[in-house]
Amino acid sequence: MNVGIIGGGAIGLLIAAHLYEEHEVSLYVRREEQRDKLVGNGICCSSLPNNAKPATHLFAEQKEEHDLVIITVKQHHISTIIDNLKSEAPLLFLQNGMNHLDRLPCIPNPCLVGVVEHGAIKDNDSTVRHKGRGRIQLAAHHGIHSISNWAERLSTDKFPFLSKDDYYTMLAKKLVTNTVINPLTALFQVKNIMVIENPSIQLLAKKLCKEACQALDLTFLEEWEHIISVATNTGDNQSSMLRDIMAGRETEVDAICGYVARLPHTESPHHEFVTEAIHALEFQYHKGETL
Ligand SMILES: NC(=O)C1=CN([C@@H]2O[C@H](COP(=O)(O)OP(=O)(O)OC[C@H]3O[C@@H](n4cnc5c(N)ncnc54)[C@H](OP(=O)(O)O)[C@@H]3O)[C@@H](O)[C@H]2O)C=CC1
Ligand SMILES: CC(C)(CO)C(=O)C(=O)O
Repeated sequence: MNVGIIGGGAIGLLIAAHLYEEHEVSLYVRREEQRDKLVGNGICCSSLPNNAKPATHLFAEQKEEHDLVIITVKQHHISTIIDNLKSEAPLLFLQNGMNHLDRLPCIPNPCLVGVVEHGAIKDNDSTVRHKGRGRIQLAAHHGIHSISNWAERLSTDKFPFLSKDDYYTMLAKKLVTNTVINPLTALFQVKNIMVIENPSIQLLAKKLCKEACQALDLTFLEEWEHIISVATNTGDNQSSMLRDIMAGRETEVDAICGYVARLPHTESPHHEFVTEAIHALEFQYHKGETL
């Protein structure tokens, strides 16, 4: 397949390197400096023996002929991508959070959404550390006839894709985990395991989990058990929200806890609180004004 990948961050580099093993891959980045580095070095991915050398271009110079375009930018950059997209190919969105769902119905291209179970950290513009292996779950949003066929075409033994029937439940289940672990680890500046090991953080975690399950129509006990297993398996890691705060970057909190807080027919005061609390930290760290 001919696959376009937009965004040369942790997930974009990881997927570009793995798909390059079996497909023709074009990677689109936004900075000339990163483009030049990737054209020179290729992608060094810790889970692959050799550097991958996909064609790399600026997003502003995108080509139109792809069988699939995978969008790996963060939630707050989705609108720029959608507004400037040239390709008519099917699009696969791989964001955490659910704000992007509001934009998808207006897109004429067939659309898929996905959940990334891998963990990845970008060490520099051409190097990605593959921290936790998993799968990429895929589901059809609109205009897609056979989701299992897409999963089959993209899968390799080392890098599997899994098809799901119901995109909303797939994204909602991932959202609950992120609405609990991400803001609490960022607010208290602790590793993931503390969400269950620190009794007071655990109490807050259960409150966030209950509210999110009510708002998203999921079962509390099932999701809480899942959160315990994710916090245990990724215990020594810093969540992406904690890493964004420490680096003075904008977080995806509006698409995660903010999404839950905005859902109609239910009150989510704890999600409202953590959304604003994370914005307060973004403000302080962005200005470098911490104690
Ligand atoms: N990392 C992980 O382990 C996981 C991440 N996810 C989700 O995947 C998504 C991506 O995350 P991640 O890769 O970590 O994020 P990163 O911040 O590492 O990467 C995002 C990339 O998008 C690029 N970008 C932004 N705007 C544009 C544009 N207009 N044109 C081209 N490129 C652009 C950024 O470029 P620049 O460098 O120039 O800013 C950056 O390289 C997020 O929604 C995240 O929640 C999900 C599961 C795991
Ligand atoms: C599951 C979790 C919390 C793992 O760190 C994650 O997805 C993130 O950090 O964004």
